[in-house]
Amino acid sequence: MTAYRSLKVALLGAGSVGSQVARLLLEHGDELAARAGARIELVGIGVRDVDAQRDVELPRELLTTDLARLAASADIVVELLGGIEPARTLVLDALNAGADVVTANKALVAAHGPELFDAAERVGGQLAFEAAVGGAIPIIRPLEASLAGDRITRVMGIVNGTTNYILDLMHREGATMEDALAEATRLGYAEADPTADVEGYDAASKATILASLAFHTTVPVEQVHREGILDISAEVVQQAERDGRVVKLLAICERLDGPDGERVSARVYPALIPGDHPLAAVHEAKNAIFVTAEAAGDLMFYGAGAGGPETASAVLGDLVSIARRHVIGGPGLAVSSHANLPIAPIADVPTRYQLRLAVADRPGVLAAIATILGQHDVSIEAIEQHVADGPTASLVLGTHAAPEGRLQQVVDALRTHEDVASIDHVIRIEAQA
Ligand SMILES: NC(=O)c1ccc[n+]([C@@H]2O[C@H](COP(=O)([O-])OP(=O)(O)OC[C@H]3O[C@@H](n4cnc5c(N)ncnc54)[C@H](O)[C@@H]3O)[C@@H](O)[C@H]2O)c1
Ligand SMILES: N[C@@H](CCO)C(=O)O
Ligand code: NA
Repeated sequence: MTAYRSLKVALLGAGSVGSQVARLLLEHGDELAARAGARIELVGIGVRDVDAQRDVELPRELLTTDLARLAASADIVVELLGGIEPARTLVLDALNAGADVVTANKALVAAHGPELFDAAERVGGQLAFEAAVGGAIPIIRPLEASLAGDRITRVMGIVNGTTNYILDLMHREGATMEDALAEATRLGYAEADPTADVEGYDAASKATILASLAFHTTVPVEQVHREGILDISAEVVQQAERDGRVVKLLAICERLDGPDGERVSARVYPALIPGDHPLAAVHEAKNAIFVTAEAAGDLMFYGAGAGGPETASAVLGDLVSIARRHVIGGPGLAVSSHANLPIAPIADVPTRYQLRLAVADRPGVLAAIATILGQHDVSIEAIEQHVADGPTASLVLGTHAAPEGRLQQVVDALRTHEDVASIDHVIRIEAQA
């Protein structure tokens, strides 16, 4: 048997992902050692309560509640606690003490990435976070390494499994938002408090990370425009189906060229996409990230964006790659933010809207509404009228692309127009020429 050098790994957190990382490290230790050229030795698991019931049985002698002490003894710290504190302090202390760190914590990387990357760079350590976006799907490493020689122009992803499950169920079964959310909770996709998922915070953290890596710049999470899915009604979904489209919660990161040079935009919102777009085929709680690069063209990364064993796969990949670096030496991958691009405000971002209005059903109304769009230099792409029994007709308008600010002005003007009884929905249309 080959005698490998040993790298001490401290695992912080033994929840859904942490317990699976522990299981895989213990079950596949020999094979991982052969692959990495070093034994990835689990020296301890930091938990809240050593006596807690767990789905995966973990060796009791490895459990400890002293996370700081455990982390201080390790070559590699794996942070799977979630949340900002104590995760941030533990990760920073570990990096400053010369350990490498693996984390799945998108909230931490999104909120404190620059601070953490600086700490890693200062000591020549490594911070790996493949599991933080798209779970098992390799997306961080492709952006950091495989595509490092190309120029990425756009990243558009379905990066939240819970909301994709909900919207998919509304399409497949005609479920209401309320019923779909209840089902997602029953199946364990949505947390007891699903705010981070349904209000788009989780996707916004991932958009920050994707935009920063793709464009070699820093995109603060506060500057990601964020809208959740709670306003998506069954009626929006039905209209989408009539139009051959689907509603998806998208994280969109793109470079925008303008008279003042290049800027970037990162945003999260539900939008309509064509039914034949590759992202439309992403069902249930799956994730996918569609990347467009100048030389590579379109690429799509698809798979399980969540789940204990699935996410543990990405953590193990990071561990093996860090272990390899310990064996063969040399610097690890560094996150570059040299481009230092300004962030475009959402009002400047070109997009397309679909509006559904209840309007007075009498002569001249259509012309009056078209005039309002014309006055704001917004061009109508499609118009559909449904005549009801009562005094109002339902009008569905699709626009050509225009800056978001102008589209909002149109909505504001329509809202106060005497012929408009109500604006029943406003949703963006993406991924179409
Ligand atoms: N579950 C997934 O599918 C998934 C996917 C991608 C990324 N992630 C990320 O992975 C991380 C872990 O997620 P999870 O689903 O395993 O969460 P979890 O809630 O199942 O596990 C977290 C564990 O950490 C423990 N913990 C928290 N604070 C602690 C402390 N101060 N001391 C000791 N123990 C503490 C909790 O008791 C819990 O057992 C999070 O950052 C999450 O965003 C999870
Ligand atoms: N809550 C997240 C977990 C994975 O990051 C989701 O639904 O996708
Ligand atoms: Na990933």
